[in-house]
Amino acid sequence: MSEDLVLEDVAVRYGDVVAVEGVRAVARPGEITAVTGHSGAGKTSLLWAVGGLLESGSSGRIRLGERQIGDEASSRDAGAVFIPQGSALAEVLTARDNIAVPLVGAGMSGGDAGAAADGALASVGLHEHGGHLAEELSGGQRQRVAVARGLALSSLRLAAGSLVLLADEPTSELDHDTREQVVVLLQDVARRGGIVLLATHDPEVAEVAAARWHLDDGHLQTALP
Ligand SMILES: Nc1ncnc2c1ncn2[C@@H]1O[C@H](COP(=O)(O)OP(=O)(O)OP(=O)(O)O)[C@@H](O)[C@H]1O
Repeated sequence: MSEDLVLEDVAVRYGDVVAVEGVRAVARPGEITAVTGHSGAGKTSLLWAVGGLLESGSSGRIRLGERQIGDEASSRDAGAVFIPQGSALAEVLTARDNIAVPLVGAGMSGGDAGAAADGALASVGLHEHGGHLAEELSGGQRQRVAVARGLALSSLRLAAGSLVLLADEPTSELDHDTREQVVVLLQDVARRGGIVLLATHDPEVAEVAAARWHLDDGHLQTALP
């Protein structure tokens, strides 16, 4: 697991709107790369481009080592995992099932998925909330479930040999202590060999990253401290 994620002249357009343009950048396994910039700068669009989830697609080249990625199948096969902005939980499933169901979809047995879901919930301090429906949780608790889901899927992808974790504002609704806890968990994912792209508005969170991609109106500004 030592391949770099390389972006070459990546652009994202929504009709006439140019969200991202001319991005050339490298993210390394073992490191968190913070993706920063003002609201609307293109952070989510860039993460979605790497994950291959844009309906409109992206242009340019995105590769993991020599492997071209950037459409849904190739990015998934390369180990792309999302922690989406806004959590994106299934409201009528329990917290545990919001994690276990995608794990089963990724090939785990039901029993293993349930155990992994419980472990992931415990890691974000929600061990007592596994049986709660998503709709019964607070905003911060929902965000922690989404983080736990991303962490559980990340472990699966790391075991399979390749992970690109795309974490979009995963701490925006958390208090200081919980935010630190989540940052430590993301650092652990990186330490285990994953590539972690972490979009954030929070300077303290960005501070922990080994590298920074700072976007200004869709353009990458380099050489930020
Ligand atoms: N589906 C869409 N259709 C049209 N324009 C879009 C769409 N999604 C995003 N945009 C535009 O693309 C630009 C970049 O948006 P994006 O969500 O990537 O920014 P961001 O940096 O993640 O913002 P935020 O920090 O507010 O989440 C913005 O001008 C936005 O209005």
